[in-house]
Amino acid sequence: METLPKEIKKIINDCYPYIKEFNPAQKHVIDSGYLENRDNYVIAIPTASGKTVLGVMATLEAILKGGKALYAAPLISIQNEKVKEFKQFEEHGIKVGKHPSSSDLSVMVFESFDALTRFSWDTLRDVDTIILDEFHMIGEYSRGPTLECAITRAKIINPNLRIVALSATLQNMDEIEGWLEATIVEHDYRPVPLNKEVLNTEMFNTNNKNEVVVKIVEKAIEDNSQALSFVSTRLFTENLANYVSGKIKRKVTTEQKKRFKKVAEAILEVPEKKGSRPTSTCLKLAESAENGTAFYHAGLFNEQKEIIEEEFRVGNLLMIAATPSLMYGVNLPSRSVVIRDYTRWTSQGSQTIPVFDYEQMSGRAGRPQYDDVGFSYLVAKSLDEAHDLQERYVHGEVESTNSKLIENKDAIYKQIIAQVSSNLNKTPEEIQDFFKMTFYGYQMNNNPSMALFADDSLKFEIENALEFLLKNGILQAIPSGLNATALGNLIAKSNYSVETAVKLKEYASQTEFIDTNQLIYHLASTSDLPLISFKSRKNKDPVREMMAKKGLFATDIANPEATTVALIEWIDERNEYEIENMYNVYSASTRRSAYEASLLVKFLKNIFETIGKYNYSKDLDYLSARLYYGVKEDLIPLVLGVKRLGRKRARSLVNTFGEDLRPYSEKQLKKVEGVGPKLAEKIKIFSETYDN
Ligand SMILES: Nc1ncnc2c1ncn2[C@@H]1O[C@H](COP(=O)(O)OP(=O)(O)OP(=O)(O)O)[C@@H](O)[C@H]1O
Repeated sequence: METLPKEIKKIINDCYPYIKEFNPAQKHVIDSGYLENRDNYVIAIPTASGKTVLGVMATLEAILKGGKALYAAPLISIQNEKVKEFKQFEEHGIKVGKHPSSSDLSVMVFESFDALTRFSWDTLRDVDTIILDEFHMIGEYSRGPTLECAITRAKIINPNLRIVALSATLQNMDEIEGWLEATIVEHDYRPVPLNKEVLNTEMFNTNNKNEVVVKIVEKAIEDNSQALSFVSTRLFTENLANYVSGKIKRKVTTEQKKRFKKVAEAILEVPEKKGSRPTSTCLKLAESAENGTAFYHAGLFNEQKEIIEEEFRVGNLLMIAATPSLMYGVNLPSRSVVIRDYTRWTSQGSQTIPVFDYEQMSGRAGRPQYDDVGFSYLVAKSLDEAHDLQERYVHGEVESTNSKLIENKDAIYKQIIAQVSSNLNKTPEEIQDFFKMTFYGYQMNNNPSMALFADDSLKFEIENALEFLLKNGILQAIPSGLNATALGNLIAKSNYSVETAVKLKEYASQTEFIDTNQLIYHLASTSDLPLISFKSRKNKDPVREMMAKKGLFATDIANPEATTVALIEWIDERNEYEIENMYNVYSASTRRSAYEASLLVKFLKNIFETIGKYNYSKDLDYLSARLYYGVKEDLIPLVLGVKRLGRKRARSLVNTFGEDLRPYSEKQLKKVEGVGPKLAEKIKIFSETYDN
């Protein structure tokens, strides 16, 4: 701490009082001159080893000299967490927020940073330093290209921008170093030493991996600690949580049972607050929670996921069984981590997980300030398998982090549109030059065996992409060079995939009449609508029958069809309890899917208008509102006109008094359950001003 500039030291001491001294990894970074020079940096130190505070100090260094700083994170949840953490800097006169134009330190997600590089150059030029959290996501198929191209554009628009990347340890750091022209600092310090083991079911006289998980949880109970178990599917998380719950219930003390019971009750309250009864998934989750275990996957209500995270943190859950999605964005360490499944389903079938994912899951083991050691376990069913896992994972090297910019076709389209619509590039040659400056371009040109093909293969990809974009009316070739059409500019301003935009444009071009059910099915076939999943492969007939009843031809009955039917029921005012039981789907994600569908309908309306079809706008506005509120058409004026009324009370009002509420007094309106004086007054004002 002593070597810190005193201003920074004061702020760190005030805002992080529990940080008495820097750990070896942090010292290693600081001693490298990190706060004295303005080099780009890549800081690769393990999870929970204090990267954030290192990033923070670089921002403070810039801000205290009168500059502005950005902190870019991969997820909204991390963005919110960091804003909350950094807000305390305001006591030192540092403005913290989400928008660089009004903050000294602004925290944003990668997509917002990308938008800054495309639409707000002056604001970007005011930024002195950017911190890129979870930088290793640059190798991710879906979001890596966005991050990579945003960095490339930022370096062009603001060449003096200092880039500090916070990353997990990567195998090909030299390539990152070359591309970013950065100083790489790596260190393997962890606040809590990690003990990586491979267990063999034969050691426990069983061939059931779940038995091994039970033993680990029983050990956790003895140590007064907890366990995180990672499995490959939602159903497995539920089965494992239930299995362990049943096996440990006799080992749970009365005092623990009381606390666990409260967690179960909180879980069941969530659907009730939403006007739905607990679904069978809620009941299953509550049953597990009563004995201290929970399952965690995307098919739960968000509020239930938050309850599980919070209760685990305070020790009111002994084990969470989760799909790997928990890895990203939820800071939930545990003394023990069990990776029961090391395979996952991909489009090419079942594949073993990358070593990188193993490291990310393992890295969760060991809670700073609590545990003196963390344990990560892989589970094998034979000695040979155990040996293989030891070699591949425990002693394995993480894979190279490679650009996915060219593999991800949609990313090429999106980036070419971005370059042309922001007037950064007007010709294929300029586009090619841009791509050469990306991480992809750097890797190709610096790989001796690839350099020979680099230019030609890039030229080929860009020409193919331009042909597609011109053919689909997204770009046009005019004498002054390539230009984005109205559709192209619309896509550039959205985060939707080009594939989705083209599908919706085709729909808009061919449609003469809006069939709501057909349109919802069309939305469910795009890659941008979060799907509602079947709970199991069996019992798909109700969905199949409903699709047929609505005149929707489906060759296969899978999650797009389940989503279509769930959303049709949702706008028919069914609730999650009914939808789950009627169609055997994880209906807790209905609201989120319906919300995203309502936004997609607005996007479709804009697409209609870019091709000159304005006479569908009203229908589409109505459908967007129906999806957003989950209502039939007759309720739209009321739910739109009275904020926070909600569909349940709106339906009760219309069922009680009819659509015209003008004749009724506030006293009469208050007779409807859930309508208090304030709401009755708002309803009265609305009814008198609304032109029935
Ligand atoms: N030197 C230190 N002494 C004590 N606590 C520290 C120290 N450095 C950081 N911490 C605290 O340890 C916790 C983990 O730090 P931080 O979140 O920065 O780690 P991280 O590397 O960013 O983790 P992740 O990779 O999950 O983002 C935070 O609460 C942080 O304030």
